Amino acid sequence: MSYQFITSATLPTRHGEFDIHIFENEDGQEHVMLTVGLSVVEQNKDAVDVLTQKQDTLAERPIPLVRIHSECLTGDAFSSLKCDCGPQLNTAMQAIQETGYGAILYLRQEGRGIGLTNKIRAYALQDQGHDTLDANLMLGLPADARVYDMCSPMLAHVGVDAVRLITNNPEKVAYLTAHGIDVVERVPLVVGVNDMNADYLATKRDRMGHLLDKEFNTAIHLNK
Ligand SMILES: Nc1nc2c(ncn2[C@@H]2O[C@H](COP(=O)(O)OP(=O)(O)OP(=O)(O)O)[C@@H](O)[C@H]2O)c(=O)[nH]1
Ligand SMILES: [Zn+2]
Repeated sequence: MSYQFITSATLPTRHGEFDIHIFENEDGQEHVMLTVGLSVVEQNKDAVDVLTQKQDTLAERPIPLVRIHSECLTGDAFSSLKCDCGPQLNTAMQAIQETGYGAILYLRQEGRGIGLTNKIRAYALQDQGHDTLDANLMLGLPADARVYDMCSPMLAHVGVDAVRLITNNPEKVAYLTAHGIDVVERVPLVVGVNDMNADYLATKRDRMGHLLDKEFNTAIHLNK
C-alpha cells in the first residue's frame, strides 16, 4: 500500500498548537499526523541538500517523542471508560507539547483494525462476559488486524527516522524497527485506569503481550 501526503494546516488545541497533516492511501483511507517543532522535508531539493538537511537534523535535534495511536471513536470522542484510549491520546498530546518536538500518528484502524461495527459486535460479546481477545476470535476476526506500514512514509515526511515511542505495545516497537525507524527509547503510558477497564488492561497484559505490570504501573507513569 502506498501513502500520499495530501494537505496540512495549523491546529490549535487545548494542549497547544499542532500542525495537522493528512495522508491518504489508494483506498482513500485517511491517516492523520499532528506535529510540533518538526519541519516538512522539502521534496524538491536535490539529493545533496536533502542529505545535508538530514545530517543537520541528526546533529542538532533531540530525538522526537512520538505516539502511534489507533482510532477509537468510543474512547477518543465519547469518553468511554471501557478502554484507556482517550486519556492516552490526551496525555500523549500534552507530553509532546511539553517537549516541543514530536508527533502523534493517528491511524484510522478503529477497533484494532476490525472497524467500528465489528468492535461494537465485540463489545456486545463482552457484555456477555467474554474478554476483548476472545470476543474478536468468536466473531471469526483476528485478535489484532492492524498494520503500521504508513508510519515510515508519514515520519519521513518530516525527516524523522529515530523516535522515542510512547507505547506499552511491543509489536509497535518491533514493526518500526523492522521498517527502518530507530526506536531509541520506549516511553510507557499508563493512564486512565478505572474499574471498568481493569479487566481489559489485564487481558492486554496477560494474553496480548503488552508491557504492563501487575498494578498497571510502569517505570514512567504519565498519570494525568
Ligand atoms: N476489537 C477491539 N478493539 C478494541 C477494543 N478496545 C479497544 N479497541 C481498539 O484498540 C485500539 C487501541 O489498541 P490497544 O490494544 O488498546 O493499545 P495499543 O495501541 O496496541 O497499545 P498502546 O500503544 O500501548 O496504547 C483502538 O483502535 C481501539 O478502538 C476491544 O475490546 N475490541
Ligand atoms: Zn479505546
